[in-house]
Amino acid sequence: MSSNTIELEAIQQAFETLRRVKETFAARGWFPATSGNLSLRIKTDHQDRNRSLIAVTVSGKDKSVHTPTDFLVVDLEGKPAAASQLKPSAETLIHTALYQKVSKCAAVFHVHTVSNSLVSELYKHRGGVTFKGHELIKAFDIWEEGASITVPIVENYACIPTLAAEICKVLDSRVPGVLIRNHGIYVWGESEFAAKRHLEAFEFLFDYHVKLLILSKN
Ligand SMILES: CSCCC(=O)C(=O)COP(=O)(O)O
Ligand SMILES: [Zn+2]
Repeated sequence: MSSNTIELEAIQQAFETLRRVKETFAARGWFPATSGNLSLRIKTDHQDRNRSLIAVTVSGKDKSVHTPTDFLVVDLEGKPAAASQLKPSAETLIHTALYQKVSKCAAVFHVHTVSNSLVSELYKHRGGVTFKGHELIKAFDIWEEGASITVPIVENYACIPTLAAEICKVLDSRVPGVLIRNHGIYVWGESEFAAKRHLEAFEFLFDYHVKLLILSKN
């Protein structure tokens, strides 16, 4: 098999994986009003990380609808790998920054939810939100009893290169996610499976926290 065929197959596989993730998250209402974006590192035959290709969602689409043009391939600079009419996510540079900064990063997912936005607004002044003693912290591969994690929160800069740089400044190797104030969360993992598990754990913790705050006011 030629390396072109192998690469094409890897691209098709990445698009199919992203399609499944997109469908799952859309069913949960995690892509309101065309928000959110997803990407996956494409497994190619060359091992040079600097030559990586990334499959990413097309910008501005209704992510609850499937079309033949939902994804495209970009390089690590966020430029389409082949001439295309399709526009990569407006936030592609956040994805590419994470692939370059986070060791073994293979998938990056971004969603806007009411809970992640509320938590980001409530705790931005502290620079992060801390969770302690939750069973689901184990989803981040942290197994100590009574463990705590702090999810960093950055300001929602309109300039995407600035936003990407701010995210990179607050990365914590134990915590695979960063909140953006009144915007959403970026989450990553060494596989699509791990990134999804991380995102589900973060969203569980945010929902729990918001509900606890409401209940304790009554
Ligand atoms: C109405 S969503 C505003 C842009 C955004 O935050 C987002 O996540 C979606 O942008 P994309 O270009 O990836 O569709
Ligand atoms: Zn967004």
